[in-house]
Amino acid sequence: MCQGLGVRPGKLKEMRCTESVILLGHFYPHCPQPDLTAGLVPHTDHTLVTILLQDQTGGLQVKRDNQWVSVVPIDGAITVNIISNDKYKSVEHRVLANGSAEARISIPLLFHPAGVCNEDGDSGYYGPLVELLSTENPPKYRKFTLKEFWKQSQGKAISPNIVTNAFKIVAEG
Ligand SMILES: O=C(O)CCC(=O)C(=O)O
Ligand SMILES: [Fe+2]
Repeated sequence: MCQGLGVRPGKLKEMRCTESVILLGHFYPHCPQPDLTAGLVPHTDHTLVTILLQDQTGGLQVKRDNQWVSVVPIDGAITVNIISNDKYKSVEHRVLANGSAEARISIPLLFHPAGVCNEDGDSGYYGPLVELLSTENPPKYRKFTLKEFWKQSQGKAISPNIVTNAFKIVAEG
């Protein structure tokens, strides 16, 4: 990931960006009327990186050019979804209700920054990596602490860009 962003190897690890991990297990039972049923509604993950292990049933879709595109499961492959100051887009995705006879199982691993580390019980500031910024490429997000970050996600319905929008820098005028 560091290499892809063009930052020093180990940078994200030093920032403790992936120390906290949540493992989810999703179970999508057979649905007799998938066309009339919501599966997992459209959203973007507000993790730094999500690694998804899914079985062969299918149902995951990502939004590309305003169209839903199915992510065809490949045996042994993991699907990776990341956010990073818009250099890598956090893709909007959803899961269709499962019309196949077998249940579908997926296991996302959601990696977050960890550190509660200062005297106020909060982290230092996170925000666009300075290495990625220039006059042509100004920050798209303001800096925030982890406390602010988690506050944004609390009690909100699952939907696209809910957390990232809270920190977006909106151009004046
Ligand atoms: O079940 C899936 O394939 C995706 C799950 C997902 O998008 C999530 O847990 O955020
Ligand atoms: Fe997701």
